[in-house]
Amino acid sequence: MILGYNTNGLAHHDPFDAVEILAEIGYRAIALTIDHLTLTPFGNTYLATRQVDLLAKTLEEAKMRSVIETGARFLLDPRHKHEPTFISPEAKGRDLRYEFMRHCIDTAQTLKSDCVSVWSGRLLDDVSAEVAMDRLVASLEPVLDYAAERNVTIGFEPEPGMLIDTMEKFDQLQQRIDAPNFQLTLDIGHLHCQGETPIADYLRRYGDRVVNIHLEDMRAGVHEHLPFGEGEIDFPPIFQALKEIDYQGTVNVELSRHSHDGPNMAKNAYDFLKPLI
Ligand SMILES: O=C1C[C@@H](O)[C@H](O)[C@@H](O)C1=O
Repeated sequence: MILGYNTNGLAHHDPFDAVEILAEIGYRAIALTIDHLTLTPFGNTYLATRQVDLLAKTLEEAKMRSVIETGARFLLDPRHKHEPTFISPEAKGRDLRYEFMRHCIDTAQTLKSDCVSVWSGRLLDDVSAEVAMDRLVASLEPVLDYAAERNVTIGFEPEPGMLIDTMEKFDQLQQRIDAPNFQLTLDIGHLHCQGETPIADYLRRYGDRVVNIHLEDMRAGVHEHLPFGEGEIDFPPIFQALKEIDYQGTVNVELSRHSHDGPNMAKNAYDFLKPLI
């Protein structure tokens, strides 16, 4: 198991500085949240391509693994957090998410990332759960095809407040999707938030589908990513389960509300987790 850190907790840092800081601390992976500063899909194509190529080289030299994260808050719509999504009411919005996904998948291919992590999005219009699910499946299918052609795995993350918020809903979605590159991003805090406990049991049950883990502390019923020790999660049994299932992927700390103190937060998290791995 390899410890990493999500750049959404280093949102004011250049990605190359983030790699250097995380490597200095001891992290061996980075979860790259594609955003305005980091691997942007916008602007000068030559510079953007150059950034991806240089980052591939930098990661290789630093022997750091990576995953691509697609949950930037205001990248595609400056006024509405996380929009548009796979289940946006307007086809135009869903198409924009698809264009963005192609950029993320191309980036993951160049960086040889473990996966591209995605979520469903929030349902904004008054359609039935069935129609919403149809919309999600129809949006995911071309993404999975595009990724499969490039040997890229998609890690789907259930997230509180979104259409797919629990493992039960993930199971329903999974039944509708027939693609070997459709796998799972498990966020430990989200499980605790949703009352899906003991978390270790979920890890044992879904272990063979997990390609990416997000980690932070959290309180039941409150979707707020907290530094370790500020929430309610008991971490030793979780690491015990990860060892039991012989999890070989990355475990990426996600403190997206703590960029103002990013380097210290990353160091404190590492010091907390290192004895557990
Ligand atoms: O709480 C979260 C915010 C999202 O933007 C992010 O993509 C996701 O990983 C998460 O857990």
